[in-house]
Amino acid sequence: MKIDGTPYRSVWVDADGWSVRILDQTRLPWQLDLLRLTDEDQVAHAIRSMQVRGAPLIGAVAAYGVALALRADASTAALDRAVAMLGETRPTAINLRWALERMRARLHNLPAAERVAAAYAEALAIADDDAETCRRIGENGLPLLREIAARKPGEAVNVLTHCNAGWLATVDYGTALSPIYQAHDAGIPIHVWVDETRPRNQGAALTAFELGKHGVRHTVVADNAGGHLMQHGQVDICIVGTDRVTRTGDVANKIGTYLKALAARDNGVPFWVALPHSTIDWRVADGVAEIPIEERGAAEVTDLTGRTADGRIETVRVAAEGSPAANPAFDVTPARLVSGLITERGRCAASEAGLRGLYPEAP
Ligand SMILES: CSC[C@H]1O[C@H](OP(=O)(O)O)[C@H](O)[C@@H]1O
Repeated sequence: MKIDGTPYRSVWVDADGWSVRILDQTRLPWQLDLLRLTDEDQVAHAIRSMQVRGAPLIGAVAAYGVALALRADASTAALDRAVAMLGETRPTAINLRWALERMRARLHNLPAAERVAAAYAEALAIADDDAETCRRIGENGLPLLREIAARKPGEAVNVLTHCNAGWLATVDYGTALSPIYQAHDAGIPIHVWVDETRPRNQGAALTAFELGKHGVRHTVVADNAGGHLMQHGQVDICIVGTDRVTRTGDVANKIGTYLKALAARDNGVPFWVALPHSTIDWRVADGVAEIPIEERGAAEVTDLTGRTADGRIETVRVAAEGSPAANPAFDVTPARLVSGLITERGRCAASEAGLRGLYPEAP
């Protein structure tokens, strides 16, 4: 997508032909820092520290991390080490495992001399697949917004979203935001309620940044405002992204998503989840029982990073000194609270039958 007229993806190979470029998302929206990653350890740090984040994006960046590792050592042991190390950076998003398993399958049986070129080609294929997949998610979600617009001519369609599931969470276009961009570009009046998304504020910092750069009307709200907005008829539809969907349609996503789904159900607001094929975990049925929930550091809750009036990026403590904090980074919304899933292959019910109808080849 574009930033001030310049097209970007969220990950790409540098002009030197081998190092990897990312936008440092811990500095957005205040600074546009293009980081250059030169080995797998820097890639691992970028994922752990959330310089890059978002389920599809961390998978794509980890794939390039394997390519960087093989540049230094193309042995099978080095390949296995890189896959294992990168796979441990974050536990919830299944796209990380999907991408690394795809890289291992492509490279393991190749002669070492062929592995580096093949690794870069496969990482690019993963990135290109994600971009095209996300574009199609937009096409398949667009009718939902058109239908609402047709019921309220001349008024904006009010969409509530949680966290950042835009192009900054993917290689390009986004998942939950992809239908919103396509609706906006088609001239459908759109307004987005942007959950700030504590504690890392991906909504206030990243979703608001993206929507603003694309000219989409939006309002940042406290996470706890969503239920009130729904009670007062100010939300026509919720669309969120996800880090892992089970084969039965349970949805792991940023902490707070489950509460939004409960409020949506209580107020008769459709609650849709947008996802690419790489986010489906066919091996898991019960999301609440089986999806590992990342526990991140307490400082993300007790401290807050922002820009001072004179332009400095600072971190301050907002919690009482000495108070401990817990920081589960995701929760699981049971399929029964999900109106439907928007994928690159179409829309379906949040159920095993729905998913297998779109992915009949699934294991
Ligand atoms: C399109 S996946 C975006 C998904 O990833 C985010 O988590 P994080 O920012 O911690 O990587 C969040 O759950 C988004 O919905």
